[in-house]
This record gives sequence, C-alpha cells and structure tokens, in this order.
Amino acid sequence: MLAIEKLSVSYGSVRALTDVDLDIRGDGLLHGIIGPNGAGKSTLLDAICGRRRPTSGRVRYCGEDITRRSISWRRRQGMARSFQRTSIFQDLTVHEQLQLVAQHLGDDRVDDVVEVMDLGGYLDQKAGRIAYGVQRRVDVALALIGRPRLLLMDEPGAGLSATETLRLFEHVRDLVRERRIAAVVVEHDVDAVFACCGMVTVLDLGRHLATGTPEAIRADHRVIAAYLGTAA
Ligand SMILES: Nc1ncnc2c1ncn2[C@@H]1O[C@H](COP(=O)(O)OP(=O)(O)OP(=O)(O)O)[C@@H](O)[C@H]1O
Repeated sequence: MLAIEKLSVSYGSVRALTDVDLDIRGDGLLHGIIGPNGAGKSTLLDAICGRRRPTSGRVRYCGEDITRRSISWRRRQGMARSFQRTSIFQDLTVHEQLQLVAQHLGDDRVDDVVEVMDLGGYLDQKAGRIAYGVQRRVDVALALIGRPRLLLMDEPGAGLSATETLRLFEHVRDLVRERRIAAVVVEHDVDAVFACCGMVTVLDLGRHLATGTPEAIRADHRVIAAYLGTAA
C-alpha cells in the first residue's frame, strides 16, 4: 500500500530523516512508529501526507510514485491525517462538526464513524465542553470521514491518561481491522503501541532502526539500548 524508499528530509542544515526505507501493509494492521524525541517521527508523517518535501528518496502509494503530489491530491486518493493537537471547533456540537467535514468531503456515512468511535452519547454536546479524551476520539473520527484508505495519526494519545490512550488505540485498532485499511500511528505511549499495533517501526536520530512485531521489537537489543531501556 505504502512504500517509503531511501527517504531523507532536511530542515535547512538539520537532517531530520536519513535514507529511511519502510513498507506499510494495507490489510487492517495498525502500524506504530516509536522512537525518542526528535527521532523524525512527525517528519515521516509529514513526508507521507505531502506537508514536507523530501530532499531525496521516494514515497509510493498503491504502486504510484507520489513524492511530488500535493496534500489535496493525496487526500482525494484516500490519505487522511490527524494531528498532535486537537483540531476541533470548540463552539460546534460534535454532530455539527462531523457533518461539516462530511459535507466538504461528500461522505454521507457519518453514522458509521460515530458508532465505531463510540460518540453516540456526545452528538449534541459542544465539542469544547466534552472531556479531552472524547475530544481526541472526535479528532480521529474527523480523519475517518471520507473513508480513507490510509490513516495517519500523530500522537492521538497526547494529553490522555494511559487508560484513555489504550481505549483510543483499541477503538482505532478495531476500526482499521474492520475496514481493512492501512494506518500509521506515531505515539510515545509504547504500552498502547505494543498492545494494539500489529507492526512497529522504531526511528532513532532520523534513521530506521527496526521494524517488526511488538514481540520482536521488545526483544531487539538495539531498540532496548536506544529507546526502551531496561523497562522493556
Ligand atoms: N520546522 C522545523 N524546523 C527545523 N527543525 C525541525 C523542524 N521540525 C522538526 N525539526 C527537527 O527535525 C528533527 C526531527 O523532528 P520531528 O519532530 O520529526 O521528531 P519526532 O520524532 O516527531 O519528535 P517528538 O517525539 O519530540 O515529537 C528534530 O531534530 C527537530 O528538532
């Protein structure tokens, strides 16, 4: 579904990613990206969704080289991204908010998203007044409208407790499995990643360190040394 080939990204003289190779399958498996601060995780999502042009290397999506394609082109081809900060409009109800995005994208199946993200009880509440954990679910729900084929999420658990993060990840894992889409999630909470992701990639200092099942990554000595420490 998605192939990253020898991808490098720089911000001026700062090298954020160097020669990263990565394959993401599109068959209902949640793919987690972890690594220390500054490892290049958000930059990788930016390069995939078109917010950041790579200095070299390629991004292939469904076999096509899309490295030079625009963000809106990628969105139309089924790529959606949610961000670290919540992007909801505080004064609209949850329903109004979902409806607004649905109209914009021409998707009339909002009920589906409401059900899978368990938002039925919040539809008439103003988005700014619901609990932060629910706001993050609304945020993921917004990215799901338009039925993306590839969902990119940047720290959906930011600001949530460990329990709330795990709950959110379980929702997303079920949805990704049910719809058999591809999904990449960047997250600092490694427990949620190991519990819910089928594959995990570790970045360190802008380089690809390892990709494998949660069990393999947990046992990988290079990952333990660079990131997980003895707590793994
Ligand atoms: N807009 C920018 N201008 C300059 N340098 C940047 C910019 N954005 C990121 N960087 C640098 O690029 C490197 C990778 O940053 P990135 O945000 O992708 O890492 P990250 O793994 O997502 O970090 P974190 O876990 O802290 O969010 C870091 O050294 C960072 O300081």
